[in-house]
Amino acid sequence: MGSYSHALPEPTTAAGREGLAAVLERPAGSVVALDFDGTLAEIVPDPEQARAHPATVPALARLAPQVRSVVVVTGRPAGVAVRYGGFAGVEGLEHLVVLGHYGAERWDAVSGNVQAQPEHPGVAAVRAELPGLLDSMGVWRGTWVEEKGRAVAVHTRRAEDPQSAFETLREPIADLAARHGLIVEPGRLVLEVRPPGVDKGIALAEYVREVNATAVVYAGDDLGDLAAFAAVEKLRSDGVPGLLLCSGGEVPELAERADLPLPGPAAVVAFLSALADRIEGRA
Ligand SMILES: O=P(O)(O)OC[C@H]1O[C@H](O[C@H]2O[C@H](CO)[C@@H](O)[C@H](O)[C@H]2O)[C@H](O)[C@@H](O)[C@@H]1O
Repeated sequence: MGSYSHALPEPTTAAGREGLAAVLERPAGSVVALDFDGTLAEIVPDPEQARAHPATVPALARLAPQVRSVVVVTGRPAGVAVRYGGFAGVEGLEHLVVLGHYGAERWDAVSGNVQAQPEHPGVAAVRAELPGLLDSMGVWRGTWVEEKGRAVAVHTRRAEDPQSAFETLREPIADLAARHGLIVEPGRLVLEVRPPGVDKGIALAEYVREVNATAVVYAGDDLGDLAAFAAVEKLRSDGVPGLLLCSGGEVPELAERADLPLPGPAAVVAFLSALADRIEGRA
């Protein structure tokens, strides 16, 4: 897998080129931060079947020892991302960190443990009320509730008309969330009800500060990644160079703000592999 080199694509923006140059100049100070679904794993109709692209672990295992840190920043529970990613017990990934539930959970490969914020009592109340709400809206068929522990997510990808089911549910689910002190995190044909107070931007900015990074790469594909993009833009304005990658084009707001739009997880993973090659001095 690591025996041939890939071309490293050039960012389309000046800020992105500066970010990439800073990573190549000082990899040991750089953080590579990656979303999971849609970025490392192809989007599939059944969320329980999502798995990291097969070239992900080999690419990360070559890249991680050369940079300050590789961190996965995801809306998934941290343990689920570790499992679906195949990230545990991998040589080269001994220092991997996964920030799950938009930063409310943290798994690290050193301890193998998940640290988590206390659970919000509103989640249990929403869980109890959701079936009645979905019944009353007449959108049960093909709609699926993902049980996430400290959050619940309503998926419409498998509904007869996924976009219309998403739009129909958006406001009622927002009202339900608000009644219980929760927020709605909208994503790619998913409405997630979760506690407020964290997002990928807060999680990423704290992590970059914690490891004192000199440059950062962030790759995402969904609305929840906009906060992380904003965090990288803020870091750039504070003098920390950054590179923003967008995976796929389903979320135009994100693609428009990216320094390097990539067609999907296979291209993201090829980028990571090419980055490892360049740092190793092979391309
Ligand atoms: O932050 P992420 O790692 O991108 O996680 C965001 C949500 O991703 C998952 O849903 C998405 O992927 C599914 C599998 O490909 C797809 O079926 C669904 O339509 C997408 O929205 C996951 O199920 C959610 O829990 C995450 O919050």
